[in-house]
Amino acid sequence: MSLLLENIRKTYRQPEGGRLPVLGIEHFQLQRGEQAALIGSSGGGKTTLLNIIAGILTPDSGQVVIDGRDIVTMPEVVRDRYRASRIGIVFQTFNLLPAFTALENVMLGMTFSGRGVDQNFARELLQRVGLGHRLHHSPKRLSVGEQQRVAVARSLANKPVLLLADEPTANVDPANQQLILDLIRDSCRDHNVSLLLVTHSMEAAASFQRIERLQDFNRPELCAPERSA
Ligand SMILES: Nc1ncnc2c1ncn2[C@@H]1O[C@H](COP(=O)(O)OP(=O)(O)OP(=O)(O)O)[C@@H](O)[C@H]1O
Repeated sequence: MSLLLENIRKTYRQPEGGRLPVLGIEHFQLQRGEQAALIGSSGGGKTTLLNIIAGILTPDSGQVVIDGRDIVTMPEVVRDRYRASRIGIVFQTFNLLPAFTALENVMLGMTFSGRGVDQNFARELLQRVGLGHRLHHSPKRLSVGEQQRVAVARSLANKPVLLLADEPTANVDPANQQLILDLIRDSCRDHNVSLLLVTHSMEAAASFQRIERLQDFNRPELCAPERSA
């Protein structure tokens, strides 16, 4: 199994004091190679959930088991290293480093994985997303759709077991949206990577066999105040 969530609770501190309950998830799992679209109302906690799975945020309580290990109990430095070796992330805003070429951006995705930098694999990934002829272009010399394709290639550079995608097509023109989505899904399938993809687009979600509505399994009211950190 790539991902297992058990009894996740998350609240945020509010400016006027008190806590805002956002997540109360008893159980959620994703098998190796499985693909799921995550949809839900705005402000419902989707990004918070992805950040908790990525180990960028810690829950108030609960377990986040990635590839057999609970990341919540890991010291931060261990969690960062574990994330770098197990999880790929595609952001809505691409997050490419402007001073580096497409190839360098993908190779940077390998730097912290602990597996070393493999330039041939970086080239292969860029070829896979149709950018074999743009290896040495910096992000500003790439179209928006091309930039997101580089980001997709980079997200797979560390050979993750789990790919998290937060609205990956939100800033891409309609003509490129399906292309990006297909690239993400096909690449995950080819590399047996599990995929959890957040989207507002019902059209994008409709192509997934598994569609999860956050409100169906999230019960923030389970966040009793005494359980919150
Ligand atoms: N750092 C924070 N501090 C306090 N409240 C926060 C913080 N981050 C998010 N929230 C609140 O938590 C709730 C969930 O936010 P989150 O961004 O996870 O929702 P979302 O489902 O991703 O929303 P959207 O679909 O609009 O991007 C929102 O009500 C938001 O206002």
